[in-house]
Amino acid sequence: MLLSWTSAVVRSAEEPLLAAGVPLMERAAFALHGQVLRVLRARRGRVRGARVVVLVGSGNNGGDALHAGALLARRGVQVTAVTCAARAHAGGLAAARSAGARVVSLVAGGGDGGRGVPTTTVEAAAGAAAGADVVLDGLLGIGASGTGARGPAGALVEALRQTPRSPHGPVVVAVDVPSGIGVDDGTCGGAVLPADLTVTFGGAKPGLLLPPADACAGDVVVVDIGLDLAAARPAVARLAPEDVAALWPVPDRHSHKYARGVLGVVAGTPRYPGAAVLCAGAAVLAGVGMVRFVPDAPTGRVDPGDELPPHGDGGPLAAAVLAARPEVVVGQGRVQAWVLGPGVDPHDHARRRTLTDALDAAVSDGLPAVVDAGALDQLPPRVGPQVVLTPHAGELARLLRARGEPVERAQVEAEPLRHARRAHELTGATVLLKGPTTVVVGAGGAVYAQADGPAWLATAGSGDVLAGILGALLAGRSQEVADDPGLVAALAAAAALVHGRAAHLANPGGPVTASAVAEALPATVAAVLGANGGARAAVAERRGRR
Ligand SMILES: NC(=O)C1=CN([C@@H]2O[C@H](COP(=O)(O)OP(=O)(O)OC[C@H]3O[C@@H](n4cnc5c(N)ncnc54)[C@H](OP(=O)(O)O)[C@@H]3O)[C@@H](O)[C@H]2O)[C@@H](O)CC1
Ligand SMILES: [K+]
Repeated sequence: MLLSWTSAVVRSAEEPLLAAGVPLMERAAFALHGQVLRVLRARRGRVRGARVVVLVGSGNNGGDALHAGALLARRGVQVTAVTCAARAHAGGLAAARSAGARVVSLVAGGGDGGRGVPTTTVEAAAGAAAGADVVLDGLLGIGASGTGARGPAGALVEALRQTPRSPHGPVVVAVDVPSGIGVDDGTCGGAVLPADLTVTFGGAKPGLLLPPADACAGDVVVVDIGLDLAAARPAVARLAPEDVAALWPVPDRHSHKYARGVLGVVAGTPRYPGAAVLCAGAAVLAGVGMVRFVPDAPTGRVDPGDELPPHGDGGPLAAAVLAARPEVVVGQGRVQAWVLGPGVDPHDHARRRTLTDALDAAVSDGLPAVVDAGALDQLPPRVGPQVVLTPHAGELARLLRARGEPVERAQVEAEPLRHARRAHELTGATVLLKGPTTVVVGAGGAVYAQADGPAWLATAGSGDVLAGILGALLAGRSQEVADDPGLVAALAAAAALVHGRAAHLANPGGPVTASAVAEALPATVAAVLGANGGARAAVAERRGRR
């Protein structure tokens, strides 16, 4: 699991160590220079003669970068440090100079208390950076205020962003965070310098995990500099496969289908059965004990004028689901969790009535439920965190507007965490906000940000598959959820991870269909359980033998 802590928490962990004289900056700079050496070796095969441009802001972030630049210069790297403010970290500047780095400034008399650092222009600095092997971004760290770099630093960032990127261009290594991101909230407005690699100190910061800023972080390497964050509350978490293995319901030899969880599904319409097929199918393939697919009552009824005739007991919709997944059971019955709403057209009155009845039953029974798409508009004013809303940005904006908040889709996309959190506060539900990085907000302030799927996963039916996976998980862990509703957010994040990984597995590096993602689920779950050394499955197996 990758955990992150806010700037304030990291600062308060630093304070006692700094007061005791622990050389945190030296530790950070040493690790940073090690990461740059690794990049240079991978890129050029050797270090000596490589060119590194160090961008230096006014604070300690620049100090880290300058000290790392000094260590690199001592290894034979040609280092140019560009200071971008009237002051720069004095110790770092002295170290860089004495190691042979060239220092220039964007600010006349700047960077060195007016001791005559040669000045340069934004264009010249951007040109030098474009020709370097590595750009080390030490402009802004956890001391940044607002989003976007301002002043000369901002001008340089804008110029660098306008330089066309090429495979031969520099590798950008961010010091602690990419400069300009909202360190604590993941916002990304204004001048932000995207990185290929972020080397972050003590623990990750929320903006490295949260969208949209996480897209600017590249690979994230966390360096241990000795901060004690164990007792501090993390702000945002990202699950890894081994965490999901620990959450996944694994049967033992005595498990039977009812004990493993029965999932009720209300999805799709007779005219558009795809969502029902995908959602119910994904739940089956994710390993739920049983899926009950609920048709409209009385069974087999279709709207007048519908050219599709009733088919069997459950009508054409159920027939389509059964044709794809004969394991599904059609009809009402006891369930441990629900998936409600994928592909349900609110203008289909019979389907809408079935949906509302099931939603009322789920809420009054206190059962875990996934409330998706067509069911989001039917949500009662307050529910418990065992109910998971799974909107995309547009649906979340609509849900908030229906509760009196004037919010547009673009605002949700700009600040996903803020709006998901607001929806959780207003409804009481756990909120899984779908996007390139999925954000989950749940009971007790739990926040997860999962970025597991390829961009190809943004395809029709993808959300129906996710709803089925999450439903399977909730049904399998229904009893634990009743005891600990805070578990729901972790399960939602786990479903997002499996969904994303299944898309990678379905067709590595290429387009995927939602059906292919669903078909990849059994192998994905097996691989995820294997990430725990198969330990949980083996324990369940042993338990079963006793
Ligand atoms: N303490 C230690 O030993 C350790 C520290 N560590 C390192 O220190 C970093 C934190 O350092 P920090 O606190 O000095 O803040 P930092 O982010 O470098 O600079 C902030 C300054 O920039 C300015 N500024 C603010 N916003 C701006 C904007 N939008 N656009 C433009 N300018 C802006 C503002 O200055 P002002 O404009 O007010 O003069 C402000 O003072 C941390 O991330 C880590 O890398 C680690 O090595 C561990 C050991
Ligand atoms: K930085």
